[in-house]
Amino acid sequence: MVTVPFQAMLTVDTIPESFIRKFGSPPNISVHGLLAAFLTHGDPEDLVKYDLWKSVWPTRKDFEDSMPCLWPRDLRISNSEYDGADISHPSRAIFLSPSISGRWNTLRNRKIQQKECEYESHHQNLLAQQEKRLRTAWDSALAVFPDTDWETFSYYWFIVNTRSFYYVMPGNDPPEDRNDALALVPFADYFNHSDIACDADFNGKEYTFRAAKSYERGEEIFMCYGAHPNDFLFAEYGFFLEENEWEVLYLDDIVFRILSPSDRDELRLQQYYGEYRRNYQMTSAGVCYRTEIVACMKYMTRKDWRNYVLGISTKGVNAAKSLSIIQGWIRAYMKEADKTLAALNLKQESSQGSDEDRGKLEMLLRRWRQIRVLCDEAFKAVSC
Ligand SMILES: C[S@@+](CC[C@H](N)C(=O)[O-])C[C@H]1O[C@@H](n2cnc3c(N)ncnc32)[C@H](O)[C@@H]1O
Repeated sequence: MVTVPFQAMLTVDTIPESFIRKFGSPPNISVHGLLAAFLTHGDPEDLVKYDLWKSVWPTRKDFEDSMPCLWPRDLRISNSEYDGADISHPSRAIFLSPSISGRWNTLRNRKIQQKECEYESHHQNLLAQQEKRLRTAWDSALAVFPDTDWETFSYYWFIVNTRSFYYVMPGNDPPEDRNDALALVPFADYFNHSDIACDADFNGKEYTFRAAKSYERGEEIFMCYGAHPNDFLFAEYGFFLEENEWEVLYLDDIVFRILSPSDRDELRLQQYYGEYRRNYQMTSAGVCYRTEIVACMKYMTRKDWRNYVLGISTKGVNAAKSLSIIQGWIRAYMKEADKTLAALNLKQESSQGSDEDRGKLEMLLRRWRQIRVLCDEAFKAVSC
């Protein structure tokens, strides 16, 4: 569909070296931060070639409307270290979903509320992770350009966040942090996202995008930004899909409530404790195998459980007991959805919600209704 030459791309390899050197050697700033800093402080002569492309970018107001990170504080309470909201206050409802906020309305006062992030969770605690990336980049930019304007820098930071592509020069190792493997690709960033996989490839000379199906004239052509669940799309791109092949909710916080320290050690030993991208998942088709394994742990002897996970014996496995535990976990998520939906409805009806907030509340309501439906479907799926 589209081929974009390397020279037109905005990458660490196309930014003038003199600019990058300002940040030290090696540069003391993330690639994401560097691209945002270049767009903020780069030489106008170097940036002029991007003017036509930039003129159709979203405005900062667009980001303020859609990106939870830029929402008013009461709508974006989270476990971010930069939040500082007093969540013990009785009227403090948490409106963002747990995968984004890392917080729950119905699990309040539980120890897990301050969840120890003991493993990398690519799809949980999203706002805290995003805010940390942004603030760290901001600090790095300020160290070199003390007069940096927050509104401008954060605008370009979100431009990079929502419009960049995976970028590693062929032959080079991918960077340690996947957030550093990115570049801006003019024109290709006009594609909206769909959950249908597509073919995108950078060969060192050009970035090529191929359609995964035939399109009719006038039909919108989509790209797939990745196998992202709706909470990830919401937090990172400011939208989510009605139907999403990759939709998933995480039961980690709920499951952890009933795990003793020795249970956790055992799970770690058997490699069923969290882990990158895998965690304890719930989809409309039910719960993942890892969640089922943890459920068994709650009623089996340690010896039987070990033999079961090692594939030696199924002694002690009781389908009815497992089902009841799993149903309890799904019910806990339903309760969270019901409580948050009630709080959102109340906020929407009350005068607290300004016109500015109305669209954001609508978005949150839509997301929580989706979550409630997914819980119902998962409950049905595990019960039949
Ligand atoms: C790379 S841009 C895609 C093109 C975009 N319409 C533009 O030129 O600004 C990513 C942004 O487009 C919007 N977007 C992408 N896919 C979408 C979709 N399926 N539904 C709604 N908005 C979408 C979101 O605002 C997202 O942050």
